[in-house]
Amino acid sequence: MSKMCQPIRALGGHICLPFGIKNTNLVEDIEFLLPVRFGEIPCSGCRGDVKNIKSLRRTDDDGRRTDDGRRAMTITHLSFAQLLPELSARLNISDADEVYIRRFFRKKDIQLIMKVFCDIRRSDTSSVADKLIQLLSRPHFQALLYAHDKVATHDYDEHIKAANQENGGDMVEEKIRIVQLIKRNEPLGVTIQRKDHTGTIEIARILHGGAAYRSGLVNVGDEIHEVNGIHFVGRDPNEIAQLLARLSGPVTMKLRPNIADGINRRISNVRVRCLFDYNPFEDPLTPCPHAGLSFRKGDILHIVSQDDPLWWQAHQERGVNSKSGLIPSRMLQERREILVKSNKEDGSGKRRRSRSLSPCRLSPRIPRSRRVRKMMYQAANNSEYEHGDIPTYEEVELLSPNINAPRPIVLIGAPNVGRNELKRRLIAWNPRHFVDIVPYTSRPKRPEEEEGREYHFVTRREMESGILARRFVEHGEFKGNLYGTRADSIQSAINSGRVCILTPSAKALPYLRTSDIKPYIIFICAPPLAKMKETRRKYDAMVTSDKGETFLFTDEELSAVVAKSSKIEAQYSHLFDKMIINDDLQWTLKELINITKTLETEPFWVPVTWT
Ligand SMILES: Nc1ncnc2c1ncn2[C@@H]1O[C@H](COP(=O)(O)OP(=O)(O)OP(=O)(O)O)[C@@H](O)[C@H]1O
Repeated sequence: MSKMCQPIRALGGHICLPFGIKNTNLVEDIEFLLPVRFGEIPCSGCRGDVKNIKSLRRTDDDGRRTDDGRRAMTITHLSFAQLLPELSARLNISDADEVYIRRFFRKKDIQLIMKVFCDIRRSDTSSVADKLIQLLSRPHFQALLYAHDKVATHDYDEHIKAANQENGGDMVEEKIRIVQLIKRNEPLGVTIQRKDHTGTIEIARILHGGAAYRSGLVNVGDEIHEVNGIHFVGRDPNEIAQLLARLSGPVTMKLRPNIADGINRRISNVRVRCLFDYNPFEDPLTPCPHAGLSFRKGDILHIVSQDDPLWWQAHQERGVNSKSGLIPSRMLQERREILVKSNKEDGSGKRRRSRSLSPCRLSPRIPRSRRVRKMMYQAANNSEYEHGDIPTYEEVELLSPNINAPRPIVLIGAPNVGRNELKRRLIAWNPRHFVDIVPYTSRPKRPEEEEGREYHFVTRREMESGILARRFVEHGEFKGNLYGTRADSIQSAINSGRVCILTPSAKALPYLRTSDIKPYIIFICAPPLAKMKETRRKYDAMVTSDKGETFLFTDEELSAVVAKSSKIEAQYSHLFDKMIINDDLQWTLKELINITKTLETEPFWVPVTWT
């Protein structure tokens, strides 16, 4: 069927909505009009606008029926104004109704109605569409719509003003709004509070997307006087909350509207990455657990309201129809964490001393972490400091890939979990695309080494001045020599258009997570111990000793990898973009390759300061 026929299609449906409420023949007439199979309507040149429909002609005067037993009609080229009298006659619509229809419907309304019916008609589930149309065609439903439209389009203000003036103009009127909502298997979507000075109950919050919000009739600050005939003034808010929770079906509320800020619903567009897990049912502070939104660390939330400084409203970014709920605001969460920490300190009777940063692993070319004696980190210019020491939420935005400056991949994990093996394999898979970073050292060059291949060899003085000038993202000392990775080495790899692969210690993460480097952080997680044993033994995986000797993993070493992996995950998971469990090596590599491909083609959430 041509696109041009759509208005006619829609018109067939549209007719049933408002017409001929008092007309007893209406249902039959509509039944005649609605089941028209639109593919059967010849449309000779209407141009996609109802105004261009010029004539209406029934082709079934003799009662002819179409193949599926429905009666057919032809509608061609008639303007709505012309069409109406003909339809009125056909449907036996009273003059008054016709006047009403002419006045009530603007072109916009007609188009909207058309669109709705087009959608219904286009629906594949024709039985559902038919049922819906049947319901809409019922006289009592139409009477309801008719009454609603009459009331909705009437301007009562004039009458009220006139009445006021008649009464001397200074009458203080108490405005009460009666609102009816239908409550099904969902909460009303409001929280309430008692006004201290008056004792009245008022709406404290309206949950974005909930039943009250959707109605558009309830506002923050509205006083609730009655619900389903139950008087609310002077009652305990908890009792009222329970009462509201028990209600189902139609809920009629008598509200005293809050004129001041009722209509100012500010919608926030902020997206955040959650840096902690939250379950409202385990939160003793929540005003209403049922109104809360649970989330996991790493989830991206759309914050829809920050009006309340303690309880924000948010919904999950993923999932089209996810419901909004209350979450603790950043301020509330930070305060709570500070309180928890100070309680712990008080409980243990001693204050936690600030510890110096402990050693960590530096590069694949030097021995392992436990042998590195001293490590310092550069604390400048990193996004961790934006949300302080207490991870709550990180504001994020989508960042599109930039092929001229690809994001470095940072592999984080426990020592011996396999990060360097994966890095080697990834670079070997596509050496033109992936690149390793050559670290700096103050150690003298060995005969078999080449400047710029294993290391950049510099003097200790040069290394130290570089560290003081904050040129290193990670640096440490081993056996009297300094080692480190310079930020400009990473930067030049980025500028070369190649993806650099980094395997730093997790402790270096806050210092790598800068807007200059924009790393994509993947946690290489150890599988459960049994799987760890199975896979490492299958490949005869080797571990390197302090003296540089290699030997097969012992059970203790495998357990240590698993334990360390869990520890890193618990401490840093809020900074991870992705997690891969490294059990089968081939599978892990494949997964890694897929992730790098996606990263180069799709936008990803990054801290808002990076964009
Ligand atoms: N999925 C796997 N299955 C079997 N063996 C693996 C797997 N991943 C890594 N290995 C092996 O485990 C050993 C340790 O891996 P690797 O040296 O890459 O660890 P690492 O995480 O880089 O450790 P470090 O950070 O201490 O250098 C290597 O012999 C490697 O081949």
